[in-house]
Amino acid sequence: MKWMIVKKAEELANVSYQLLKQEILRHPEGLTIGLATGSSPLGVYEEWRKDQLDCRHVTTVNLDEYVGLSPDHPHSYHTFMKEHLFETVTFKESYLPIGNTADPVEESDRYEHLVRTLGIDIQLLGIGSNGHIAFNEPGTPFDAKTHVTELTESTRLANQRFFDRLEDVPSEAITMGIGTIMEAKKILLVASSERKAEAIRDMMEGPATVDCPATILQRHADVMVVLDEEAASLLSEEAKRTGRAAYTNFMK
Ligand SMILES: N[C@@H]1[C@@H](O)[C@H](O)[C@@H](COP(=O)(O)O)O[C@@H]1O
Repeated sequence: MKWMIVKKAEELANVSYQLLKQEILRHPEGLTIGLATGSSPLGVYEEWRKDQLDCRHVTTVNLDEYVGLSPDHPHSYHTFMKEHLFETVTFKESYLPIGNTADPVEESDRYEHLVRTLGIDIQLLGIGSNGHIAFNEPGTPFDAKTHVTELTESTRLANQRFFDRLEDVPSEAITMGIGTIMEAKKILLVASSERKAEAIRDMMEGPATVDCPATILQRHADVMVVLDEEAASLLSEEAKRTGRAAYTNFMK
């Protein structure tokens, strides 16, 4: 696992977008990028919208979608992606799981097959404060494929800010599994704020355990973590020095 520590939100967004852009430019023949929702990638998407990079050779696949919400529902991840990226940047094709399907299990299998067929070149990830990645909550087996998952109370509470009321936050989601995510050739995880500090410490310095799903990333060969100082605040002093130096080197 490699990591960089930045001071400000703009730096986090800029360096993360630059890493994605490098990948896009490195694959003029076409590539597949895995995308994430939540507040963590918002700055990255803002940079992407401003850059006006030609992305017509880029296919995107998102990590997850709420069960029961139609693609045009105002709080669906389809709508989130449209508003923050797809309306401005033109991609070859973009996919998310369909949330309002009659058979979410069948939809999970279909999506798993789609993702495996495309193959993800680089996956953008956020992290939940309980260490979840996509919607793989603590306890999810490390080899899980795309599946229907019940959301924990803490995740529903954390995501309430995107909805009007807690009752409106769906209780289930279709999510790429940890095993699906681990198939990505590269992973870029972004985290900011004190809210993420414990999960980040566990992910980087704790043992690999299903109690903190992100710890599986220790076993992936090509992971870059971009953190702000608050998210990095519980790391060892040595890890902090290494992360700050890595950012300084990247900017040279
Ligand atoms: N399914 C998403 C995750 O993909 C995201 O990483 C997490 C953290 O969200 P935020 O970035 O808003 O803190 O929230 C949701 O649960």
